Amino acid sequence: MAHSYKVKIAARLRPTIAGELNDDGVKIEHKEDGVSFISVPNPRDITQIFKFPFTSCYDQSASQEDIFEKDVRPLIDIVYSGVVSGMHILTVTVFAYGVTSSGKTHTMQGTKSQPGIIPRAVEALFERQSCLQRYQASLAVSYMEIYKDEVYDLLVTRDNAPKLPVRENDAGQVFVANLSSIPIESVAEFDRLYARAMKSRSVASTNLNRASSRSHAILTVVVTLTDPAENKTLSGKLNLVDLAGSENNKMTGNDPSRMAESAAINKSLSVLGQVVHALNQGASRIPYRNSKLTRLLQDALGGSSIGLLICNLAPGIKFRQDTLNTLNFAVRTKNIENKPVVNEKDNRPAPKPHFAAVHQPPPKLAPAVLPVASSSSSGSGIACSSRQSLTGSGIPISRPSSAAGSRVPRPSMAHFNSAPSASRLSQIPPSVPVRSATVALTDKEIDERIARAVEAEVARRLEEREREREKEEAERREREEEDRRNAEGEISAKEKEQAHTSTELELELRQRLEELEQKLDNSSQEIEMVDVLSPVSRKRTGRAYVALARSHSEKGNLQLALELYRKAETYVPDNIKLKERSADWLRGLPRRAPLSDNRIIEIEWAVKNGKPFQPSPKKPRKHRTKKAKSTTKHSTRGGGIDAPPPQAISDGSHHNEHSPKKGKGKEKENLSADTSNRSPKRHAAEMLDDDGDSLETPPKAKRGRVSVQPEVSEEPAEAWEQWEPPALMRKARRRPTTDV
Ligand SMILES: Nc1ncnc2c1ncn2[C@@H]1O[C@H](COP(=O)(O)OP(=O)(O)OP(=O)(O)O)[C@@H](O)[C@H]1O
Repeated sequence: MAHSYKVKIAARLRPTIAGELNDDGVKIEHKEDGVSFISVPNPRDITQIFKFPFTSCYDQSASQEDIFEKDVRPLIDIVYSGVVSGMHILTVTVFAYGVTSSGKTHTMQGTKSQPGIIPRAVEALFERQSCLQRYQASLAVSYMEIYKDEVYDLLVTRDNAPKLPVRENDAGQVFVANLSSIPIESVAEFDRLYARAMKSRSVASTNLNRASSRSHAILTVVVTLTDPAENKTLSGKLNLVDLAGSENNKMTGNDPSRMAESAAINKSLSVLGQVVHALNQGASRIPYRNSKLTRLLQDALGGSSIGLLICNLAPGIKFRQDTLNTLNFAVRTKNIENKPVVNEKDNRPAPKPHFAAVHQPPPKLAPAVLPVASSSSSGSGIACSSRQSLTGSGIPISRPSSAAGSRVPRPSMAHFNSAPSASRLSQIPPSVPVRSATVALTDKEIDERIARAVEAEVARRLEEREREREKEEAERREREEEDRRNAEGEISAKEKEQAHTSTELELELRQRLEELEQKLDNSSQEIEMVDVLSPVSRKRTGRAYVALARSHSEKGNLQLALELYRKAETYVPDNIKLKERSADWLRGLPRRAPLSDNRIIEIEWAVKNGKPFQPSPKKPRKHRTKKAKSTTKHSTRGGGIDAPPPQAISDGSHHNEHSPKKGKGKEKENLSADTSNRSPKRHAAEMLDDDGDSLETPPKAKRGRVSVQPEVSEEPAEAWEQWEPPALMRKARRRPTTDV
């Protein structure tokens, strides 16, 4: 069955000592319901009071006995009851915490007249021992101090005391190698031993404490019970810790030597705070390894130990902030549950150099082998040896890993029941890997390995990032290439489309030309056809021929163009451009230059004289409504049969060669000559477009009133002498028009 125990907190306010101002700012209050709390004014705002409730609060009047009887003796009972009842309680830890001069040493050690928790606890253990009947009990004591983060044995002569290494066996239990463990058989024996050890502890005078502890002191009493009937040995352990107090060097007036001690003290206490904080946060990594103090107290904080934290408080305004800090630490600590946790040791190599690497399948439980050489030399490995190492009395850690399958010797732990390890193991999440083999490594090697692993990881991540960057770059280039290809494809598609369109137009044009040419071959038939067409159809057909003629003339095919213009004239014989010159010529008017707007004349002249034809530039089109108003009044009415006209192709020219200011008399003359034989309706239809090029439908004009103004040309007269009116034109002119 898994047990979990919260760290119990007790607060103790010491009385004012000589030289201190009486300050009743910090108070202990007890409620009727049994709850008690400490109230502390905020040093920055004394009207603000902070209250800290704890189950055990002791004011200045509380005696050493009060504290021991209420909070410590029950733990002594647990040590024994746990062992006897098989509850597997291995360790009970009591530690005093507080600022320098707050009364920690007084509480733990006390004086001759006011003995503290340590002598009282040992006495209580002996008392309980005497009550045992079935078991043979033995007690052994070890006492060490952590001075500037180094461990020293306080039970050996100070001059000979070397620094002791902190180790961890394969079961994950932390111990101090070569730490002496001295059996005691009576309280008196302990007192002598303890009195001698106290003298070895590092103490110095500061401004705040005449005998200020410069180290953390841990006294451990191992209780071993042997059952002769069952040949079984059980053990329990009591750790009693007197911590050094945090120090403000300004207040303590420390010299450089004291300041170095103070720095070490403050650092280890800071790590202790970090461990408590990490435990409260449920962090996966608890920084136990960051100081020897936390490493050795690992089992008391988050381990399987039952813990009691006594917060020592000093009255007086100058300690106010430290008091608050201590109480805050206590509040955080009381939430810690002592139970197996996964801590940083699970992620780091644990074995030590003096342990041989052994590879063996995990399920097999191996017997203890290869005891630590140094431990052996000091007589460790046997629980009841007269001077055994504290390997066995070191604070066990609730390391789940390979406790059950450990092959690493635990010399001093041989008297411990293996069941607790199995019990703790059962509480470990299955995801926690169980180590099956160990490798001997020094701390330096471990650090190097970690550094190498970190470097490898950093390199791997950098490589990964670089690969991702290259991949993104390649994808970007691919996208750009695809966009470029798409853009080119679009352009090419447009070009193809345009080429296709122009080809289509060309084909269409050629087809139409062929049709027209075919019709041209049948011109004689068309002449008769003219007579049966309506005026509108005639004009449409005429326009189509004009467009075709223009197209050919522009290509230089003048002969064909000429024929087409003549054909056009057949359909629109009254067209000014087509007939004006011939009419002039017929009347014997002054001859004009061939470079006129009459294309038939111009082309005929060019063909006859073998000259190139240069068509006159097109004139800009005038606004139709203006034209209708100012120059021409049309009167038309569509009627008759609309013969399918040849599909004329507009060349875009819109000539209006009539000017209201020019040749008004001539216009009337022409009209009288050209329109005399035609009905007004047909005449209007023919006059819709004066040059026969426009395909637009002309606006309606008033019937019978047509006004056409021929242009006056400034062409030289000589050219006209060579000109002859086209035969077709003459023929068409002689032909009477008929409205259908
Ligand atoms: N409950 C108490 N009753 C009477 N005197 C006390 C009490 N607590 C502490 N004192 C006295 O206060 C002074 C400082 O106490 P102590 O040395 O125990 O403080 P500390 O917290 O251990 O200091 P440091 O951290 O510097 O070792 C001592 O002279 C001690 O006798």
